[in-house]
This record gives sequence, structure tokens and C-alpha cells, in this order.
Amino acid sequence: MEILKLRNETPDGSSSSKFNGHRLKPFLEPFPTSDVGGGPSRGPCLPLIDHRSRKWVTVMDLTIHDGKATRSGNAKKTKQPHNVVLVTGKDLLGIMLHDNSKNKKLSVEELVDECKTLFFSGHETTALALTWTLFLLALHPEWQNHLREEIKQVIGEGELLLNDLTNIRKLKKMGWVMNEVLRLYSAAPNVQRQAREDIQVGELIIPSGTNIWVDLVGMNHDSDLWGNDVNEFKPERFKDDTLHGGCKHKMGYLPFGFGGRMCIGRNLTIMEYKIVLILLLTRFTFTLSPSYIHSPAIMLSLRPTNGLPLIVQHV
Ligand code: HEM
Repeated sequence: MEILKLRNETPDGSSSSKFNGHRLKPFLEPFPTSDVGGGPSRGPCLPLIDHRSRKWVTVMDLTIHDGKATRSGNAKKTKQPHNVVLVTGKDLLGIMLHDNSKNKKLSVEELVDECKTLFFSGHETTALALTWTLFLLALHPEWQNHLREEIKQVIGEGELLLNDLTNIRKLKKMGWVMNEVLRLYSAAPNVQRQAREDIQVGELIIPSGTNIWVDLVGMNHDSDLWGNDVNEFKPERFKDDTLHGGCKHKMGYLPFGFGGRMCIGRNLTIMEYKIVLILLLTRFTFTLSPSYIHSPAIMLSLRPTNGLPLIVQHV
């Protein structure tokens, strides 16, 4: 397929970050002025600001003041923002702050951009995948039961031990459900590339340098690729073909993208997804509230714009 020839790099070979901090700017809330200069003892904080225009920046629990990065979360609070001790953890932020390997320590600007990227790509997508899963499971209570049964068989009836997650990968049906949810309601609705050279796709000529959005939602709802039941929730289509779900083209199902820029968080997200579903399904049943209004819309990601009211009951 011609899509394979496309790359994410610009023609001069430099990288083009899709989630570059500045392109995210319209989605960032202004930092409350009362907090500017207020010190980093504020703890974890979600609003981000443009670090080029303000002196203080707080990204999650990282505070940057006069070019120095500091952890400001619960780990250690300080009233002296100018001489703060760096509090590091074994988490990704700690590694990024301290990794000196190959003298590739990140600059403050890079660090902030990485945090924004990971915060956006790491949170929104998984949260939406779970949201749409609850929606579809609420409509298909038989699948709630299939998954509860599978959890009972694989994990047992006791508490999920978070220090031993080896069984998680044995939850096959839950994997099919995740794939089917990402097919019908793609948390990431498109993938971007730039043509490195003139290419031809069918009768269409795409000139070199053209930016291309690969429409995953369109592909996932194409009956030529999936058959007449394309819009039905059928997790079992992934039973015998876990990667492609029986899609007629091997590049037709790409929930995490493809090639060198494929999602780096896919294994993490599968693990998070399964843990959250185990915890929810073993405690609660879900039905759709009569006040639900179906309103999926693409706003970078695919969201239910009117929310997802559910009726939640103890199992
Ligand atoms: C259901 C969950 C997720 C979905 C559907 C998803 C989907 C995607 C897609 C379609 C891409 C573009 C790949 C390409 O261009 O070929 C991508 C890239 C990326 N994802 Fe995810 N993602 C998810 C979760 C996560 C998580 C949990 C993280 C991090 C903790 C993450 C971090 C990233 C990053 C950093 C990139 C950019 C990779 C690059 O350009 O080299 N994603 N993701």
C-alpha cells in the first residue's frame, strides 16, 4: 500500500513533532496570575502555560523557574523556590530529569515539550478508550458477563495483585474488546505523515511535501474492508486474527499507527486498560442512562461531546 512509503520527517530530514507544545497552545488554560511567582509548593497541577512567555511554568508536578526544573509534587514541598532540592523518582519524569547517558540531558524546553506530549498522548487516549468501552459494554451486557467470567477464570476471585500482572496478558477476550472499541471509536482518529517524494495512490498524485492525514475512523468504518457488519460491535472478529480482526487489508487496522512513529505507549495503555476494566467490572454493572445523547465528535481525539452518563450498580 502506498501509505507505507510516507514518512513523518520533513524533506530536510528533521523531525516534525505532531504534538509540539506550541501547537497545543489553544488547548492550554492560562495559569492563574495569583500563582505566578507563588513558588512551587502548590503540588500537582494540570494547567499549562506557554513557557516562552512566562517566568513560571508548572507542568503536572514539575516546576521550572529561571531555567531550573524542580519536582513540586507531594514528594517534597519547599518554601524556597530559588534553592530547591531536586526530588527525583523512578518515574518517567525522574528519568528525564536525571538521565545523563550519552550526554543527552534534555534542555528545559525539551523537557517541557516532552511532558506536554506525554501528558496529552498518555492520558486522553486511554481515558477515551475506557469511556467508549463502558458505552459499548453498557449496550452489550452479554459482553460484560463474558469479561467477568474471563476475569474469574484468569485472575480468580481475590484482589488483583498489582505486583504480579503476568496474568493480564491472558485476558484474551478483553483484548478483543479493546481492539473492537478502538475500531468503532478510535481514540486517535487519524495519523499524520508527510510525502517525501511524489507518489501515486490509485489515480491520485500526491506531490512531495504534502501533509497527509490518514483517516483511521474512515478506514475502520469501511465496509469494503470489514464487510457488512462493519458498524456492529463484534469483539469476536479478533478471535482468530488478533492483529487485524479479519480486515481485508493488512494495513487496514492501525489503532496505534505504524512504522517508526508507531505509538510508544501501546503496551502501557493495554496494561492500564485491562487493570481498570478488571477493577470496574468485578465491582459494578453498567447500563446507559436515558439522558445519554450520542454525540461523538473529533476534537483531536474522538470524544462524547455530551458526556457519557451511565447507571452504575454493584454487581
Ligand atoms: C488507547 C490508547 C492510545 C492510542 C489509541 C494511541 C494512538 C496513537 C497513534 C495513532 C499514534 C500515531 C502513530 C503514528 O503516527 O504512526 C500515537 C503516537 C504516540 N503515542 Fe499513543 N496512543 C495511545 C496511548 C498512548 C500512551 C498511554 C502514551 C504514553 C504514555 C502514548 C504516547 C504516544 C507518543 C509519545 C506518540 C508519538 C510517537 C512518535 O511520533 O514517535 N500513547 N499514539
